[in-house]
Amino acid sequence: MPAPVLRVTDVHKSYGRHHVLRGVDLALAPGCLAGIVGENGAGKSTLLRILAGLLTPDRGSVTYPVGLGYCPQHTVLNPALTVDQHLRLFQISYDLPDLAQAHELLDILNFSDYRRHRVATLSGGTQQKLNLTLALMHDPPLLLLDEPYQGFDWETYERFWDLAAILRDRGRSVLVVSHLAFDIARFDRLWHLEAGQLSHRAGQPVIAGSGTTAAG
Ligand SMILES: Nc1ncnc2c1ncn2[C@@H]1O[C@H](COP(=O)(O)OP(=O)(O)OP(=O)(O)O)[C@@H](O)[C@H]1O
Repeated sequence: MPAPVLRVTDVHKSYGRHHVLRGVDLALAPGCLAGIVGENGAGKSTLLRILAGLLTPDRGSVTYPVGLGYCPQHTVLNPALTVDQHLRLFQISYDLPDLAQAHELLDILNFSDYRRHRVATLSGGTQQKLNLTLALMHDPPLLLLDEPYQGFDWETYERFWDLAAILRDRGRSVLVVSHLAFDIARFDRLWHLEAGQLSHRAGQPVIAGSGTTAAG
């Protein structure tokens, strides 16, 4: 069995007296498409922010190799800049020789036509496509995606899953966090975050929280 690309051991996190994470353990193999589901407020974003290094746990450890991509739940984009300008900025910060991977993502997610559009003029779903592209364009070995298909129409939602499978088949590890998971068959591993801990789910539908479909 290959060494895990991500290992989480006994992670705890409180906000004041609110003990949100109560001993989270997780090991993610390379080339694995994994999901964490849990109800609103269960602590999914808190966990992902800890995994991405944006939040310090009160206790426990997180280890992963160099390079990860993190797609936050809420887009972090500059409304005054175009799609192309975002790509250029991130190309510089990731130190990429070219934008081949980014342009492939634009094609897969079907928003190449918006390259010269300013973010302020894009729909919420298209902004989310850009958010996702910025997290993936440097082709990291580990991807942490927080509700990545929020606001996607059905076709884009399907394209997202195609993309996730392509990345997994290329050996990337993809961890998707969601308050619902209809397509559990698409995950290699699925965990449920409840009462501050993860439990393994296998072979059964999990629909946590309310809502209709992931595509809205
Ligand atoms: N900065 C903060 N300060 C205080 N409480 C917080 C903070 N961030 C999150 N919380 C609380 O911690 C709990 C977990 O929040 P979190 O956003 O991690 O949940 P979630 O599972 O991602 O929820 P959702 O599905 O609604 O996005 C919630 O009760 C939330 O109100």
